[in-house]
Amino acid sequence: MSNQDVVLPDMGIAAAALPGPGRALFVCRGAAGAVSSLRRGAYGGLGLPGAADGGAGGEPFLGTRAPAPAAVAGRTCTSRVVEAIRASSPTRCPAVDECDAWTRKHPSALGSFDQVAAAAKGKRIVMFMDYDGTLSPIVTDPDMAFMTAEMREAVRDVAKHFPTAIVTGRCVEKVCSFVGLSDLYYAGSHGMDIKGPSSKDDQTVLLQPAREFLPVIDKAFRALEDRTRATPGARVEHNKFCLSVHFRCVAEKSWSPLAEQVKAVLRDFPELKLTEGRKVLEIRPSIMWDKGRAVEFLLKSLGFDDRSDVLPVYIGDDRTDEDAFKVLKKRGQGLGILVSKCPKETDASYSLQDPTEVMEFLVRLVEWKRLRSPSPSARPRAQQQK
Ligand SMILES: O=P(O)(O)OC[C@H]1O[C@H](O[C@H]2O[C@H](CO)[C@@H](O)[C@H](O)[C@H]2O)[C@H](O)[C@@H](O)[C@@H]1O
Repeated sequence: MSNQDVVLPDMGIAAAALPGPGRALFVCRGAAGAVSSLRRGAYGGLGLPGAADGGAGGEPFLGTRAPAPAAVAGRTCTSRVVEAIRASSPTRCPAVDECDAWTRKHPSALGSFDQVAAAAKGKRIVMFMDYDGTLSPIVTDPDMAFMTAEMREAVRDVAKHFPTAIVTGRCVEKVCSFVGLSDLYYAGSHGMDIKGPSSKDDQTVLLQPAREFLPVIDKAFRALEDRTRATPGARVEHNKFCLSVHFRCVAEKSWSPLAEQVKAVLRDFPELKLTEGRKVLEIRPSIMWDKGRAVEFLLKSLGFDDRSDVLPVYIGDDRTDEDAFKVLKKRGQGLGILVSKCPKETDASYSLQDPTEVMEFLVRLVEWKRLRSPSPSARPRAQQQK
């Protein structure tokens, strides 16, 4: 992997090359500077901070249960939030012809593997993968969202061949314990905690653009716990720089009151904003940073920015992954793959149905890579001498 030192002065961050292929170490030395730059929009300038649905969210998902934009416009913000949560985990798919039309627009990355391979030919693939719903199936208890041993093997193999990052809403420590692979990059808390491989037990911190928000996040966590305690099934998860309020085990009739409670707490924290995910509300710092920014940051730190021979591949299932799909689309470089059984509005170009298909795709990608670059000992002698 090619590698180069990068300095991002706007972010108050210096980077120095680590020994080993493709490892760039970013040392956090000015989170406050980084945050003010992000507020000014110095690092790209997408969207405005502070909006209740800033960053991910906002776009209705397709399907029979998703509301039409016009219908949404007149409703209260709470209804919109609840509709978005519901639509992000549709229970029924639309009619077959609607599904077919969607699949033609977002073909299966497995069924169209030859196309994927053609796009990757002569290029350096960089892999980005979301965790929940992508590498692990969605389950009711967030602490039990384990990935299978086979998936772990597939991810391990992928990381042997391509620079690989897990980009997740979870905190890095939690996702590391689930994935159990140290030789990867991890962008936790929706990209607000980026860590790289390390020879020691701990991953190396590369970037934490929201460090100054830690006390306020802790305070909001306590307030949300207090406020939602009385709602059966509600659960607040602390993801270090972000919080998740889980709706999955809450009776649907209580979703609106619960969303109201969350919004009421957030009124005391104007420096935080809300986004929606799969039966979850995410609370995060109002800075212009998301999974898309994390992908850009990692590509840059790995020395892959402004290079036409690089193919970033991002696989994700949730609304927050749309920020990353958008970045790839805007760059005109890379493949976004949405994991979904049902049609959803997306900026991804391909689709996969579920984590099992994700695993098949990863295995296939590694096989393809192995066939294209056999080990020196497997090559014919004449070729070895070249
Ligand atoms: O970015 P991700 O890796 O997809 O993380 C997003 C959220 O994922 C988790 O919640 C989701 O998965 C849970 C376990 O399967 C499920 O119970 C929940 O309903 C889903 O929303 C995680 O618990 C959240 O903290 C993450 O923000």
